[in-house]
Amino acid sequence: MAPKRKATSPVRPSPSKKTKPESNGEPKFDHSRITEKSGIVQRQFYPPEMSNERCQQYNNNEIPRPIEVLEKTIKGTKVDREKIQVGESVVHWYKRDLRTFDNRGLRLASEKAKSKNVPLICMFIVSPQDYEAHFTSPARVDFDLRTLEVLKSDLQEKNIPLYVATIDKRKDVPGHILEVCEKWGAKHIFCNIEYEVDELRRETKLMKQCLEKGIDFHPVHDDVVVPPGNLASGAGKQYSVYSPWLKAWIKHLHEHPNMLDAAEPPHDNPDNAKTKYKDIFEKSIPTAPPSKAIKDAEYKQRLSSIWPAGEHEAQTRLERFTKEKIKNYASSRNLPAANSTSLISVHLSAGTLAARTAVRAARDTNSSRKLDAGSAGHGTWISEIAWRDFYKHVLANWPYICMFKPFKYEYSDIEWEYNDEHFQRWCDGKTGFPIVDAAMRQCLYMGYIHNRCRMIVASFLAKDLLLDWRLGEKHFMEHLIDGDFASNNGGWGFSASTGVDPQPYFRIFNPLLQSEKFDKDGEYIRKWVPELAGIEGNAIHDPYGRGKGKEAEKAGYPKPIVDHKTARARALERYKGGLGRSTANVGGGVHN
Ligand SMILES: Cc1cc2nc3c(=O)[nH]c(=O)nc-3n(C[C@H](O)[C@H](O)[C@H](O)COP(=O)(O)OP(=O)(O)OC[C@H]3O[C@@H](n4cnc5c(N)ncnc54)[C@H](O)[C@@H]3O)c2cc1C
Repeated sequence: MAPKRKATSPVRPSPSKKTKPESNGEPKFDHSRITEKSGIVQRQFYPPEMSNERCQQYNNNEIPRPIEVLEKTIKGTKVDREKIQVGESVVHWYKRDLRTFDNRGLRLASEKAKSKNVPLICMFIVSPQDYEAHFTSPARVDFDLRTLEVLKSDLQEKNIPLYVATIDKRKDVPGHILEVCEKWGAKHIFCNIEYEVDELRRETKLMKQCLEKGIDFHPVHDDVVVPPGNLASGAGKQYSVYSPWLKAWIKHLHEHPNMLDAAEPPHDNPDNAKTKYKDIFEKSIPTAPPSKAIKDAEYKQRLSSIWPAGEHEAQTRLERFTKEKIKNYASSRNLPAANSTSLISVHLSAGTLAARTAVRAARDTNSSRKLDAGSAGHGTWISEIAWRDFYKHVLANWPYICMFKPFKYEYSDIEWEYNDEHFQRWCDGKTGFPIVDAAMRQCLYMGYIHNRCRMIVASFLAKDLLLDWRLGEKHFMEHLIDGDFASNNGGWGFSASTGVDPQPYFRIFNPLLQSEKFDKDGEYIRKWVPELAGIEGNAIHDPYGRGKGKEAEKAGYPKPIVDHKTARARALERYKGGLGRSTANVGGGVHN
């Protein structure tokens, strides 16, 4: 077992205060050593973990948020950009919006091209370093590349070429975009906005670089149903609590029903596009970069069959769900064995489906046009899609969550365990807690975990094992096919009590009670933990306690790695202690 590394006071000092002692005379602990060593902060791409003081500056509006900088640049350059005449072609840069239907940026690009009867060219950049910096899972890269095949063929039917290039260094991506657009004589580039910090900053820079070259770079809101910044609390600030935010979200959509209207697919290109861009049409979709390639052929095959790619599959899943399952969603969504959820998260995450399309489909199959009326199933499902929007709004307003800091940054002071063996056992699904192990094995097998079980395993990691929740957040991104920074960070923050609108820290899931309540008959456990398949009755939830352990031991199932009661007491003490040490205010934003 690796030696434990304990963070005694993990606030990273700002450079000027590096050696300033704490009041008890001990030097401040350099937290960045641990976050770097455990791979939480990747120094290849990022500076050390941000200080609490700097987070506070964001909250005091002393540093502009990247979304504000981008929006200011969009506004400030509008007049000059509007003067730019359409060139020989118009470009849509695909990112996490891999579809032709209901895609705002794509439709605007298509209309611009149609206005002067010039061709639309679509583009996607495979950026291995972006995948590495964002911990994108090989499963997801594989899904995106399979989707690009579908997209290429759909666009081809409309005579629209899809240019796909692998650019090894992320810093070279903007330069490459400029280079090819100049080659194609394009004066307009459209794209949909991503709300992560790296992307917002890149787009701001690119907008200025484009303008210097006489090109109008045009990012638009599309990924969320309601763009961030549209919903302010009574105090005029971003909500940090979901329920009042949801009310405001629903009200906004009722007042602006056109926000749910679909964007039409792109127009067909003129006939000559086929010959003019023959080289692009003939180029094949690249393979995954070596750092993200799936080496296990069986796993790759399995992912293709569980998660068929592309927007047609997304539409089929959505239709099937809204026809057959949504009615019972409210009562069954928490039961992992019930197969009662939509399984569309990968499509929303990769953009093969717009969140808007999903909400519209639910509204149009409900007995009421109101998003919070009609069947409970419809309303509940819409409110789950809304969680996705909520977390993106949070990301835009509190950008430091993207910089390895918890929303409640004062929780950086919790003294986590860094126990490598425990972390590995959690990753492998060998903790001796059947419901936890079932979920972690589901993750490894299919790149997906049911939502209830995501909460159970996240709580288990942060509270029972008292491991730094960011290790779990990273593991999820590296393995989930639906990995999405905002939702993943939000889910982890909720479970570890360090995030926006979280579980209070003293609410600690008891894995046994969760198991009994949500997997009553042990069906989910038996499916994913075959060693326990033969265990009958409610011993399935606790084979070494109730089941006396003989059978489990014979089958090679491990004993529990911690005692829940003891672990709970330790977690309570450490959370309290962490908060006691903190000098920052509790909460980063407005708590409504
Ligand atoms: C620790 C943790 C990590 C998570 N990581 C991710 C992630 O990386 N990517 C991701 O898409 N979701 C994440 N979620 C949210 C949720 O677990 C998944 O979206 C859901 O399980 C996907 O299954 P589904 O498509 O069948 O969902 P359904 O129950 O059918 O819900 C429909 C859609 O609503 C959205 N949604 C549902 N629940 C949530 C939620 N709690 N937060 C945000 N959006 C939600 C998703 O887009 C989902 O596809 C995480 C949750 C937790 C607790």
